Amino acid sequence: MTDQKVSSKLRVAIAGLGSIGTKIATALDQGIEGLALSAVAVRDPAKHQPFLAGLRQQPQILPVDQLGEAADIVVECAPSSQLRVIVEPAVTRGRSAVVVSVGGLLDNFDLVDLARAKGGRILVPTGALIGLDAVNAAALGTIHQVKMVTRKPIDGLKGAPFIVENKIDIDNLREPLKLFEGSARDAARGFPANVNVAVALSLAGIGPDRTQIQVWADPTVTRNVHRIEVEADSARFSMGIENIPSENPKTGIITALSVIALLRKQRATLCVGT
Ligand SMILES: NC(=O)C1=CN([C@@H]2O[C@H](COP(=O)(O)OP(=O)(O)OC[C@H]3O[C@@H](n4cnc5c(N)ncnc54)[C@H](OP(=O)(O)O)[C@@H]3O)[C@@H](O)[C@H]2O)C=CC1
Ligand SMILES: O=C([O-])CC(=O)C(=O)O
Repeated sequence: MTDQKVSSKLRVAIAGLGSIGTKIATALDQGIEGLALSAVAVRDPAKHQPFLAGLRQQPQILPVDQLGEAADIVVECAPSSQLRVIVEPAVTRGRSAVVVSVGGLLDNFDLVDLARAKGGRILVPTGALIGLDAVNAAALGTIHQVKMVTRKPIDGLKGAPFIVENKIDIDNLREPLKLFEGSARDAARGFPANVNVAVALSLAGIGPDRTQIQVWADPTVTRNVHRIEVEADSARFSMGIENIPSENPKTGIITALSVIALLRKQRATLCVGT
């Protein structure tokens, strides 16, 4: 490879090396056209040393607020509580931030204005969902209604603030239980690690207050199941996805793949889908 090609690569940094971050790091290390893994930020570098040692090229290990110095694209894949400390410094430097903890964006929406002012970008992948291309397109006309129903196995919901605060016992469920029905915004507060998908859907469509979601604890399913109904002046469509959980039961395997697909599009010669 020529020096010119190496130096023209987009540098990608990853904040958080959990179920999503490790897959993205591995994909970048194995090679994505025009991209290179430049840095990572982790809470405890020693814990992640065995994983990092297995990479062919060693990325820098930096504090989260310095990732934007070492990268053109910073990928946030940490808990949503960390979203601001990861994204703010990156977009302040005019970098792109890929946000997977998209639920956390609702309480930090000023970051979008900041990115606009500084020439940065915030990119939300489709993540564990489906069809945001169609929702984006329909939103150019009029969307009348977006409804979503999420069903998750018990392990995928344990510890959600809504369940803890309302003292709901889901451990001994034998039948599906509807835990929540309301807006995507309220769902994101009650289930910050469970309904990022609903927030991504809402931002693609009619916003977090008009997008309606039900959340079910369902001992009869083994996958994270999402069903979506959209009624628009251009089309009516229904979408469904049944995600196989990753090593983190709250997170579908497809989420990391969606981010990798988004990264590939940054420099791919052939891009398919919007
Ligand atoms: N948009 C979407 O469709 C989806 C979004 N998500 C969201 O993506 C995010 C990541 O999910 P997932 O990878 O499964 O989560 P994991 O819990 O597997 O990984 C999170 C990682 O973040 C690290 N971390 C925690 N605090 C910090 C910090 N202060 N600085 C740097 N790193 C930190 C953790 O470190 P350590 O290893 O030391 O604990 C861990 O490695 C979550 O917010 C999740 O809700 C998930 C699924 C779908
Ligand atoms: O949206 C989320 O946070 C996770 C999710 O539903 C999934 O992985 O299917």
